[in-house]
Amino acid sequence: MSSIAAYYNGKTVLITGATGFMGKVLMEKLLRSSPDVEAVYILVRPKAGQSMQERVANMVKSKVFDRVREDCPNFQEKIKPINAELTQPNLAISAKDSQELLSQVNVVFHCAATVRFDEPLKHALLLNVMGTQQLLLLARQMQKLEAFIHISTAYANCNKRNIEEVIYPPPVETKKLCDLVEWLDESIIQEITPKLIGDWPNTYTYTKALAEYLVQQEKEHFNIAIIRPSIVGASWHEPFPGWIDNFNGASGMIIAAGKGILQTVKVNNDAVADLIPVDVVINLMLAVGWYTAVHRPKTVMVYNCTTGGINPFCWGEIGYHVISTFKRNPLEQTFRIPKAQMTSNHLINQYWITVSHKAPAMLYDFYLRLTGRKPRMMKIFNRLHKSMMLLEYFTCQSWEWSSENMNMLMTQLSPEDRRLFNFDVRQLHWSEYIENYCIGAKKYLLNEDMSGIPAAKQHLRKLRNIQYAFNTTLLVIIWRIFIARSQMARNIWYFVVSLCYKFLSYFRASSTLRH
Ligand SMILES: CCCCC/C=C\C/C=C\CCCCCCCC(=O)SCCNC(=O)CCNC(=O)[C@H](O)C(C)(C)COP(=O)(O)OP(=O)(O)OC[C@H]1O[C@@H](n2cnc3c(N)ncnc32)[C@H](O)[C@@H]1OP(=O)(O)O
Ligand SMILES: NC(=O)C1=CN([C@@H]2O[C@H](COP(=O)(O)OP(=O)(O)OC[C@H]3O[C@@H](n4cnc5c(N)ncnc54)[C@H](OP(=O)(O)O)[C@@H]3O)[C@@H](O)[C@H]2O)C=CC1
Repeated sequence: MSSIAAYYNGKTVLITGATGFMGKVLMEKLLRSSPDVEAVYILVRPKAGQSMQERVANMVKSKVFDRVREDCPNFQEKIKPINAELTQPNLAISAKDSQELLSQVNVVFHCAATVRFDEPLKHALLLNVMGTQQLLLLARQMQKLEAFIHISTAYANCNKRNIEEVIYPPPVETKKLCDLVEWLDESIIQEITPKLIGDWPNTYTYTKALAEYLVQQEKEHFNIAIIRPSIVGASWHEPFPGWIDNFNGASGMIIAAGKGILQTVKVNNDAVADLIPVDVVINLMLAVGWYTAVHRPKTVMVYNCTTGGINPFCWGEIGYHVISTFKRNPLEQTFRIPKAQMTSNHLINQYWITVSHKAPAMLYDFYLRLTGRKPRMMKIFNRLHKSMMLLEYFTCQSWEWSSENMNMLMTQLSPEDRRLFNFDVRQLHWSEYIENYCIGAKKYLLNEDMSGIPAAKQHLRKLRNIQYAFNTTLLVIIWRIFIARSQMARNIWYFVVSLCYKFLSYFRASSTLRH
C-alpha cells in the first residue's frame, strides 16, 4: 500500500488556487489516489459574473476530472468550496467558514497567485505577498495543521545564476514595502517599480521571492515546505499525456508557432529550457505534504523542482520538436506553414520580425480590408511581440538549480510510492514529451479534433502553393525592376541565359549522339 495515498485518506486538505492549472491537477490526483480523503476545501472567488458555486459546478465537469470521475463517480462530494478573495482582509472568508477551516484542516497547499509578468506591483504584492501573509495567519490558528506547502517558483531568485535550496534574504523589508504601496498613488508606484524590483525581471518573480521569506518566518508555528517548480508544462502521464488548459509558460508560444503565427523568437538555442511536466510537480507536492507532516523536518525544506540539472534539454531542441510535430499533426486553419527562426541576436530577430511577422500581417490585413472585413492580424502580432518581450529574459539565459532535496525525498519513498507519485525526471523522454505536449495543446486547449488532421494537412499544402507562387512572383518583379534600371544587371542576365542555353544544347547534342 502506498504510504502517501494512505496518509491523505481521512485527512482534510485546504487548497488555494484550486481553479487554476496546477490546482485542478492537484485536486484530481489527490481525489483519485486517496479516495477516502475526508474533505478538500478550496478557496474560490466569484469571477466573470459567475458565483463561486457556479464556477465549481462548471469546473468539476472539466475533462481533467474524467479519470477520477470514472474511478469515484461522487468525487465532487468531497470538494467543499469556500468563498474567499485573497486580496481582502482575512481573505474575505466568513466567520463560520473560518471556524470550520480552523477546526478541520490538516494540510494546506497554497497555489493561488497572480502569475502575470505585467501585473502592477500593487496588485502582485496584495495577492502574492499580503494574501500569503493572511493565509499564514489563518494557518497559525488551525488546530490540526500538520503541513503547510507553499508553491513558489524556481525563478523567484532568478537574479542569481546558481540557485540553492535555501531562502535568500529579501531585497527589502516586506512590511515597509507593503505599507508604502498602500498609500502611494498608483501612477507613482508604476513609475518607481523598476527601481523597486531592481534586478528582478518582473513583479511576479519579485513578489514570489518576498513571499518565500514571509513563509519561512512562520517556521516556529507549523511544519512548512516550499516547492519551486520551473516552467510548468503539459502533463507527462496524468491525468492524460499532454493535458494542458492555459496559455502560460511556453504553451502560448508553442501554439503560436503551431498556428504559423510565430515564425521567429528570441531564444538562446543552447540555453537550457527548464520545462517541468505538471504531473511531476503535483506528485512532488503530494509527496512533500506527506513527508513534511510525517517526518517533520526541523528546518523549512525548499524543493527546487526543475529538470535542467538532471535531464537537460535546450530551447533549440524544443523548437525543432515543436515544428516537426506540428508538421506531422497540423493545427487547423494555420496562418502560415509552421517554421521558427530561433536566435538570440537582437538585430537578426528584428529583421525576421519585420519580414516574417509584420510584412505578412500587413498584407493579410490589406486583403481583409479589400474583402470588406475588419483587419486583425497586426493587432495579434503586436500582442505576440509584447509577450515575446516579457518572456525573452527566460529564454535567453540558463540557470543552475540544485535538486538535492528532491533526490533525497525520492530515496525516502517506497517502490510503490515512487511508481504512484513519480517525480523522477531522469525517465523523461523529451521528444516524446514535446510531441504529446503539442498534441495535448491541440486537443485540450484548442478543442481541435484529431480527425481534422487530413483537412489541416490539405490547408498546409494550399499555403505552400500560395507561398511558392508569391515568392516566384516577387522574385520576377524584383528582377524586372532591377534589369530595367541597370545595364550591368541586364548583361549578367543575358550572360546567365546564354550560358544555360549553351548547356542545354550541349546535353541535347551529347544525348542524341549516344543514341
Ligand atoms: C518554436 C516554439 C518555441 C517555443 C518556445 C518559445 C518560447 C518559450 C516561452 C516562454 C517560456 C518562459 C516562461 C518563463 C516562466 C517562468 C515560470 C513561472 O514561474 S510562472 C508562470 C508563468 N507565467 C506566465 O507564463 C504568465 C505569462 N503571461 C503573461 O504575463 C500575460 O499573459 C502576457 C504575456 C503579458 C500577455 O498578456 P495579454 O494581456 O496580452 O494577454 P492575456 O494574458 O490577458 O490573454 C488574453 C487572452 O488570450 C489568450 N491567449 C494568451 N496567449 C495566447 C496564445 N498564444 N494564443 C491564443 N490565445 C492566447 C489568453 O488565454 C486569454 O484568453 P481569455 O481572455 O479567454 O482568458
Ligand atoms: N504555471 C507555471 O508555469 C508555474 C507556476 N508556479 C506557481 O504555481 C502556482 C499555481 O500556478 P498556476 O496554476 O499555473 O496558476 P493559474 O494562474 O492557473 O492559477 C492561479 C490560481 O490562483 C487563484 N487566484 C488568483 N487571484 C486570486 C484571488 N485574488 N483570490 C483567490 N484566488 C485567486 C486563481 O483563481 P481564479 O480562477 O479565480 O482566477 C487560480 O485558481 C502559483 O503560485 C505559481 O506562482 C510556479 C512555477 C511555474
